[in-house]
Amino acid sequence: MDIVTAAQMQEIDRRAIEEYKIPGVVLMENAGLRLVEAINRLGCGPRIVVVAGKGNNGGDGFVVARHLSPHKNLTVWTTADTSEYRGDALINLNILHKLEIPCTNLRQDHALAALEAELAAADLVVDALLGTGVTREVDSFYADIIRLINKAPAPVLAVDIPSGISADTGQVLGEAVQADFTVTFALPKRGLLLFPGAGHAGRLEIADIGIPRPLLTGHGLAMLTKEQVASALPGRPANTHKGTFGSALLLAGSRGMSGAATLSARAALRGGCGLVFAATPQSVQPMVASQVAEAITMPLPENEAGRLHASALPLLRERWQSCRSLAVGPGLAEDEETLWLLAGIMAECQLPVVLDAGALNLLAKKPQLMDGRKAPVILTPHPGEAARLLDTTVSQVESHRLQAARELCTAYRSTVVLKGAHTLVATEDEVFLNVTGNSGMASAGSGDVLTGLLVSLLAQGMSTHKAACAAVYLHGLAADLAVENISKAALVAGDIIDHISLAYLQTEKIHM
Ligand SMILES: NC(=O)C1=CN([C@@H]2O[C@H](COP(=O)(O)OP(=O)(O)OC[C@H]3O[C@@H](n4cnc5c(N)ncnc54)[C@H](O)[C@@H]3O)[C@@H](O)[C@H]2O)[C@@H](O)CC1
Ligand SMILES: [K+]
Repeated sequence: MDIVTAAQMQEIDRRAIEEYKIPGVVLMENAGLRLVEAINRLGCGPRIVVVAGKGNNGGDGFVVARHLSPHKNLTVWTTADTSEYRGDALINLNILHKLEIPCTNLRQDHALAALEAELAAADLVVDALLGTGVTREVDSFYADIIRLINKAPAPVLAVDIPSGISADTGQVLGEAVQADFTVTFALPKRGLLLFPGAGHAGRLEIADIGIPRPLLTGHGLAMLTKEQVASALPGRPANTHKGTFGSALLLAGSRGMSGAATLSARAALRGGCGLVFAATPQSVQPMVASQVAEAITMPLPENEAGRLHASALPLLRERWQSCRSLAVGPGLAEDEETLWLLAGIMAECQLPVVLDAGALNLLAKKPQLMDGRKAPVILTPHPGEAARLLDTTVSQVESHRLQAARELCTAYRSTVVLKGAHTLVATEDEVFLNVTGNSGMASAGSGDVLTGLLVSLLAQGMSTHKAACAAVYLHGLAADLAVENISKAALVAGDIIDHISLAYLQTEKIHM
C-alpha cells in the first residue's frame, strides 16, 4: 500500500474529482461516514466534542456531527465565522445550521474557556482542525486549541492526521494533537508513519472513501504488507534436499564478540536456508560451535588480538564458491587487516553480500570498496552507521530518514535497510516502510538476527530487494509475536530467533 505526501494526496483528490467526476462533497461524505463507523466501533459514551478547522478537514468533522447528532450529546466548535468557510466544508456547515445543530466559533469571547469545560466532561474528542492542508507552523490560536485537546481526559480521534503534524515529514509544526486513534483517508500519509508523527497518531485505520483504484499506486513509498512478503517467499517443494535451499556463508565475530556470530548463524538457520557456514577467528570458533549445533563452523587465522588475519582470504574464497550468499560484519573488528579482507571480498566475490555492523564502519572509512564490487549488496545500517556512511549526524539522519535511506541507496548503489522504528528498505525504484516490530527490539543482538535472516533468504535465491523486505518484515513480526508473552523490557535477541518460526507460520498461512 502506497504512502503519500500531502501534495500527492491533493493530486489524487483532484484527479478523482476532475477526471473521474466524483464530486468532492461525495468524498467528504464518505470520509465522514467512515469516521462515524469508527466512532460506533469504539462504543464511547454520548458526550462528543467535534473541533473543526476552516478547511476540508473541518468539513469532515461537520459530516460526522450531522450523522451523530440525533444519537449523541454533541457539540461543534469552529475556528472561523461561517462567512469564512468555502466549498464542501461550507456546504456541510450550512446543513448543520439548517438542522439547528449549534456551532460555536472559537474566536468569540470566552469560547476557549467554554471549550475547555466541555472537553473536561467529554467521552470522545474528534480532532478535525487541520489535515493535509497545513502549510506552516500552527499559529498561537490553533496552538491554544491543540493544547486544550491534549489536556482533555477523553480519547481523541484524529481526522486524517493529528492536527499540527506535517503530512510530509511527521514533524510537529509547533504544537500537535496527541491522538488515540486516527482514521486516514484512501492512503496513509507519510507523517503518520514517520516519527514523531507516528507517535501522535495512535491506532491507525485506513479508510476507503471511494477514490478510484488506478489513482492509488506509483507514489515511490509503500508500506510493506504481509501479502507482499508472503507472495515473495520461496516455496518449499517436497522433493528437495538441503542443497535446494542454498548455503549461506557468514563472516562474523571477534574475541569478546562471539555472540554476534552465534545469533546470526542461529537466525540464518531459522530463516530456512539449507546450510550455514559460520566463519570466525579461530579462537571464537569453539564457542560458536558449542552454541549452534546445526551450523558448520570455520576457524580462520587470527592475529594476537583475536581478530581476522589477512591469510583468511584464500580459505574464504574456497568456501564461498559453494555458497549462494554471504554476510559480513556482525561482531567483526574494524582494523586495517579486516578492511583489507573486506576489500578482497568486494573485489572478487560474486555472491549477493550483506554488509552489517563492523563491515559498515569499514565501508564508511573507505567508500571506494564499492567501486570494483562484483555483486549486489545490501547495507543494514542503524542511524549511527548511516550517519558515518553519509558523513553527517545521527540527528540529521533521524529527522530525514527517508532522504537518508534514498541517499545511501544512490551513493552506494545498494539495497539499503535503514534500521530503527519503522525500518525503511530503499531500492533503486521505490522505498518500503515496515510497521512490524516494537521497542523491545532496541537491544543488543537484534541486528545480528536480521543479518542472519537476510543472508538466509538470499541463499534461497531471493533478490536483494525482496530478501530485504521479507527479512525486515519477518524480523519485526517475530518480535511482535514474542512480546505477546515476554515483556518488551525483557525481550532479548534470542527471543526474536525463537519466534521466527511463528512469524513464518502467520505469513505463510495467507499464502495457502
Ligand atoms: N476532496 C478532498 O480534497 C478531500 C479532502 N478531505 C479532507 O480535507 C483535508 C484537506 O483539506 P484542506 O486542503 O482544505 O486543508 P485542511 O483542512 O487541512 O486545512 C486548511 C485550512 O487550514 C489553514 N491552515 C493551514 N495551515 C495552518 C496553520 N499552520 N495554522 C492555522 N491554520 C492553518 C488554511 O489556511 C486553511 O484554511 C484532508 O486532510 C481530509 O481530511 C476529505 O474530505 C476527503 C476529500
Ligand atoms: K486532524
